[in-house]
Amino acid sequence: WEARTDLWVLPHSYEACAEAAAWLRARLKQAPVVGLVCGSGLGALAQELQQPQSFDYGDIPHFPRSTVQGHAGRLLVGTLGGCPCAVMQGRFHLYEGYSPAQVALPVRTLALLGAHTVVLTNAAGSLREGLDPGDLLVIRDHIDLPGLAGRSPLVGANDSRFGPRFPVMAGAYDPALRRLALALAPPPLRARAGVYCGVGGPSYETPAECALLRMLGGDAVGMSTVAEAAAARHCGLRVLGLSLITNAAASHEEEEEEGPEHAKDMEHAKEHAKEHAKEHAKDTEHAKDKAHQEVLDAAQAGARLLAQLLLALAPRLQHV
Ligand SMILES: O=P(O)(O)O[C@@H]1C[C@H](O)[C@@H](CO)O1
Ligand code: HPA
Repeated sequence: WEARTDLWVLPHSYEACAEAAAWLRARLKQAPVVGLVCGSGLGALAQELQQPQSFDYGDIPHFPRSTVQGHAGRLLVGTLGGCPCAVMQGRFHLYEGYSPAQVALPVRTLALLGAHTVVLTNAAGSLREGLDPGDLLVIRDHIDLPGLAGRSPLVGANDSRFGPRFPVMAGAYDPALRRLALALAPPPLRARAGVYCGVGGPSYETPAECALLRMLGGDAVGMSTVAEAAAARHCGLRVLGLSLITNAAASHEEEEEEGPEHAKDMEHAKEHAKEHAKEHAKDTEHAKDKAHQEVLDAAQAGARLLAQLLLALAPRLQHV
């Protein structure tokens, strides 16, 4: 075995984050103190940013590329309500094939740039009756399913320049920031606190999986945020997590009960299968990303209210 000198700056290393931070620092008029990560379809949260400087992820050393629709792949740095802020229009997900440490690289880079707070937003499915599309879940705690199974950005040799080997995750979502967000949220967002379950994706959950997540105490489910939150806490950042509910996660009630009626329906379906084959093929094609498109549409519909909340919050986030 020989050391590969060309790989010494691994995409997840402290050196990689430091190079990305140095590249940005050399170009920025003002260093951000707050980082905001936009969830799926929530890129418009950047619209209130004053005098933004814009950087494509492709130009920033070691930054991965956004591959998901609804994630522009751009870092904007400016001021929000007078607070120096960096807005990530697009994040990275495990299901894109990125490692947990690559997913966490931007958050660590923002920390090295001098940010003390990150606001992690996401689009999420509701696991609870009464938590409806358009509602806001202010994250009180999370269940990091990939992390619990060893897919955490903190796995591997610990670099103590980021933080300790065993960071504490109790109180990871800052209680004072949560209270502030709940108090400032525009009433139509029907903001309340709850537990976000992070899953690997990209398939949406089955009804049985949703039942499991409910039993575990989850209020909402999504495919991001938890790795970023773990990395942020590891390097001492304050974290606020905001889930915009875009859909109800799957439930058994929506499904037909299996039984004689179901069997009849199946026969009926088979009879007409050939006849409808062409139509069905078209529908399937269209349905390929229908669920994600619905998530994007719902997120875009709620983004204006969420932007209002962030504008009210930002000046209060500026000083620790
Ligand atoms: O980046 P977020 O968590 O907002 O994106 C959610 C989860 C998946 O990436 C996608 C599913 O539609 O939206
Ligand atoms: N499940 C997982 N991730 C999601 C969902 C969902 O229902 N909605 C938006 N992101």
